[in-house]
Amino acid sequence: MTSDRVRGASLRQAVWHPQVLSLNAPPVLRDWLTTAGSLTSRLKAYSRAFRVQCLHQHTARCLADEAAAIGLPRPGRVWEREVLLRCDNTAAVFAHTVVPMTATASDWPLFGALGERSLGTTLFGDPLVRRSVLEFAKLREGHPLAQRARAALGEEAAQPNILYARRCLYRRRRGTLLVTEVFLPSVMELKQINI
Ligand SMILES: C=C(O[C@@H]1C=C(C(=O)O)C=C[C@H]1O)C(=O)O
Repeated sequence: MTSDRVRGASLRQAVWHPQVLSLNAPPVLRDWLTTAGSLTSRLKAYSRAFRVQCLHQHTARCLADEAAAIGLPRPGRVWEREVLLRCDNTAAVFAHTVVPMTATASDWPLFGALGERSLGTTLFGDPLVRRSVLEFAKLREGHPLAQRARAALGEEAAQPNILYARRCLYRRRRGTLLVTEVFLPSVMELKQINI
C-alpha cells in the first residue's frame, strides 16, 4: 500500500486506547469521556431538557475500525443507529451504534423500535446485558464519524479538527452491540443542574 494510501487509511481509522490518558484530552472532556454509568443519565443531570434526536436507524456497512470489535472478520452489513444527544437543544454528543445482522430479536429486543428513546435506558438495568471496558480515541477530520457528526450539525456549530470519542461493547445473550460516542465541544460548557 503506497504511503498516501496508508496516510489516507490512518486518517479514516482511529487508534482505540484502553487508557483515556493516552489522548491528552482537556481535563473536563476527560471527565466526560470516563463517565462510569449511563451517559444519558449524566446528560439529563446537566440539562433542563434532554432529547435524543434520531438521525437514522438502518442497515449499513460497518466502519473499518469497528468490524473486529463486534466480531466480524471484515467490515460487513450491520444495523446502524446514529443520534444526537441534545441538552437544552444544544447537541452535546453524536452517538453511533452498530449491531451485526446475525443478531436476533431475542438478543436486542428493544433496539429496532427505539425511535427517540435513549438506547441507554434499555442497556442499563437489564440484568442480561454485559458491558465491556471503555476505549478512547481522537477522531481526525477524515474519520467517518467525525465527518458524520459535522454533517449532522451543519451550520449549527463549527467543529474542531480533533474530536474525542469513546466506545464500549455490550453483550446480551448471543448478541453484540457497539456504542461509539463522539463528544462535541459544547459538552465542556455544561453545568450540573440536577443532583
Ligand atoms: C449507551 C447509552 O445510550 C446513549 C443513547 C444512545 C441512543 O439513543 O442511540 C446512544 C449512545 C448513548 O450515548 C447511555 O446512555 O449510556
